[in-house]
Amino acid sequence: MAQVSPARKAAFFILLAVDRGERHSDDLLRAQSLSKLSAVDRNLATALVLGVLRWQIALDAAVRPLLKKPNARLDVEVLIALRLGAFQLLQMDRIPARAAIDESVELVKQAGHRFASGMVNAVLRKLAAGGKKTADATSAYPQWMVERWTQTFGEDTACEVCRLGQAQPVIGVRVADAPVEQELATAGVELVPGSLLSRARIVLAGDITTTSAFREGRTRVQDEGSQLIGEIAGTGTAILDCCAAPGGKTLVLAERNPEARIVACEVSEPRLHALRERLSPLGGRIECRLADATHLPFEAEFDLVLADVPCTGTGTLGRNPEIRHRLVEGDFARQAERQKEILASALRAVLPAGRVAYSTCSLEPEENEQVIAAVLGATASARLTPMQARLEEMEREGILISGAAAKLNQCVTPAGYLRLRPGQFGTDGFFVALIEKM
Ligand SMILES: C[S@@+](CC[C@H](N)C(=O)[O-])C[C@H]1O[C@@H](n2cnc3c(N)ncnc32)[C@H](O)[C@@H]1O
Repeated sequence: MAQVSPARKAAFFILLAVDRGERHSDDLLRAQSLSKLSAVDRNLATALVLGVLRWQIALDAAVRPLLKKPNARLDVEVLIALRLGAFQLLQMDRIPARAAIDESVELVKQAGHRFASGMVNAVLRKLAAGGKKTADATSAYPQWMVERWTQTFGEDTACEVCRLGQAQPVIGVRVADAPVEQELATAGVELVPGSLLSRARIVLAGDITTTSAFREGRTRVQDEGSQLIGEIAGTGTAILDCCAAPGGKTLVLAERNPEARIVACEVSEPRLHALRERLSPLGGRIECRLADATHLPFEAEFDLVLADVPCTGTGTLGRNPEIRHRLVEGDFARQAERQKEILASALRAVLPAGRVAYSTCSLEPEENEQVIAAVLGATASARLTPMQARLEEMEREGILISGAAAKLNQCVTPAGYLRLRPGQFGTDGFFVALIEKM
């Protein structure tokens, strides 16, 4: 039996699991099974999985016309082997065509579809003969998604959002202090400053996850935009993080509020368990509770509530490429209903003169400004607070690097929300609003 390289085999099985909706690619790429591969194989498997998921729609459009029956229903294993081969042939530079084709053929045989192997071989050979063509990034997204972004943001921004979603995002890191940076440098991790925050860095080279600073929680991988939301939320004496797992923003709140009482709620038991584990180095300082944020068991108890609500995640497509394949247009309204309930419940949990920071990693108005408008429209006791003032305060306090408040102020909408487009400052796409309870 011909060999399939460990990287292609791992990528094939991960893509199958993602296609079946069993797990997210992100979880699978971090799973134990992949850690058994060599670094080179792990990198290739990761590039294949993310690349196929990013380009899936364009790959299918290139492959289908080469089938005898372009609309034929294909077994999922056959389809994924074709996508894997097509991705290597059309989008990767240093993969010999022969390896890409032969290993896809072999994957199909090993998956029990021997009868389809001739077809896979013929289709991929035809594709290889056509040579590489530069694909337009918009061809890698559902058409309705591109149309909705064009309508909301205009054509140039929609194209930019699509283009950025096709690239591997930078790895953002949070560093507590200079000694940690020195420690990471000694361990071979090369960092450069982030674009906005004094504690954010970007990894240029090296693997931070293998360092003792990472294992012992003195540094962590966290997108700079995610850190920024935690920083914007700010300070309080009694703080509720009502949708807390996996805890990235809870950790920022804990760093900035060493004396505060902090409660972190999460509705999913497994995610709560993982959150508890992650926060355990803080020695029980943060109370973790299983709670549904749409019906929080608190009444006017906190002076700061962070509602980093569940959302469609359309600001994170570079990191989570499969979102585009799962979303349907009705999802925005469904998410918005839950988001409105969470925001209303967060406002009940906050004390008069306290504030709620509402945030998403979605680009969609239904999940962002329309949620705020609906909830504030239904309550007389809350109002938006100016984002510019908070950003300037953060720069004065040294949380933002010099000049960052002015850059971010360009992203504050006339209504006073901060919206970061993905990649604008090397971050994921985020939306955040500050609301004061009167
Ligand atoms: C966007 S994530 C939060 C990310 C987190 N703040 C961080 O920075 O790491 C949203 C979280 O809310 C949780 N969630 C979803 N519905 C919820 C609800 N009704 N009540 C509480 N948590 C909920 C999800 O399980 C998920 O862990």
